[in-house]
Amino acid sequence: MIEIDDAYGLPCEFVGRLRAVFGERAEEVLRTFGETRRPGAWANPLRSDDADPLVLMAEVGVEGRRCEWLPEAATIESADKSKVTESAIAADGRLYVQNLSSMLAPLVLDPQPGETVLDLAAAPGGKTLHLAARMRLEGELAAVEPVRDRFFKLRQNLERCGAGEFVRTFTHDGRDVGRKTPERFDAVLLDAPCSSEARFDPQHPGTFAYWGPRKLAESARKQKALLRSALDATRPGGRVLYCTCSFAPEENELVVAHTLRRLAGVVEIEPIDLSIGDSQMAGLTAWQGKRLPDVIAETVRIVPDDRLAGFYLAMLRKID
Ligand SMILES: C[S@@+](CC[C@H](N)C(=O)[O-])C[C@H]1O[C@@H](n2cnc3c(N)ncnc32)[C@H](O)[C@@H]1O
Repeated sequence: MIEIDDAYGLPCEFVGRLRAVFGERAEEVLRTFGETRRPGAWANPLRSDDADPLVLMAEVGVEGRRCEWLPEAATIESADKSKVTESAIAADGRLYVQNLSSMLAPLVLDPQPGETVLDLAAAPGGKTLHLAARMRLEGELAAVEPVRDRFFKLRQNLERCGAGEFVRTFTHDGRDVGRKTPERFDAVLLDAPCSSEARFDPQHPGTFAYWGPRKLAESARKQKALLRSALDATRPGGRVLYCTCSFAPEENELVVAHTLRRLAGVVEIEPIDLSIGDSQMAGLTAWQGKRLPDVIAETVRIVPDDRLAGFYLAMLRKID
């Protein structure tokens, strides 16, 4: 039986862990769980040449607020979300509704036209679409998703949004991909399956019903295997962007530190340069009395607020 914190409506143990992760910013972070976040949306250049989110939103009578670090994205009032999601501009793929934090991962990986790119945990495909658009449909983009119904959702989204022919999709377990296609890719995105702590909702206790140390350990095991596979699939000199929507160090910094230790001399961490002000925080270099390498501070935590969901990003480079 999970014990619930009276003030926040979240598991007491989770609240305690967030206080340890965020220190003096913890109460600010904890308050966001009870608040409605402004949905984000991205104007898809694969579906219209001069895609502008504010112009598209105006077509359905919604006023958006442009994102200052990604002009092709904007946020809206949450009360307006269904006006967008149930409109023709969403149905025909011109506007893709997605939290702004999710848009950071393709932005940081920055795949180029002509590159060979892999999205190792792809469904429902929001980030795959960004990768395809950044590549301007030139090069090779492969997307892997082992869960069948999620795989079909991925296919459907890619087709609806104009990347169906460009992206090659596979229903494989991502943990085998590195062994099957060693040193094949210039860039790999691993948006890893996780405990989804950033999506915990005090109004819907089902979102944390299965959370606990066992779930975190199980996730971390899978994430380490997936990250190893992602790196095996990357050519020397290539890069892997690892990210999760979890706050748990076990699924974030500890996964990266484990991989650095295992692949010492093969992999290094690269700094991530974001222009999002104090919405970001350095990766932790200690957790529960255990010291991690200083370089883990180059990885980034996104501090949740009224428009950004909690997120973690680490860029790994395979040494040439
Ligand atoms: C965080 S979600 C990905 C979201 C997606 N990148 C997007 O932006 O739309 C993680 C995905 O990993 C998939 N997954 C679970 N186990 C996996 C495995 N062994 N190999 C590859 N993907 C896996 C899940 O089914 C889920 O679709």
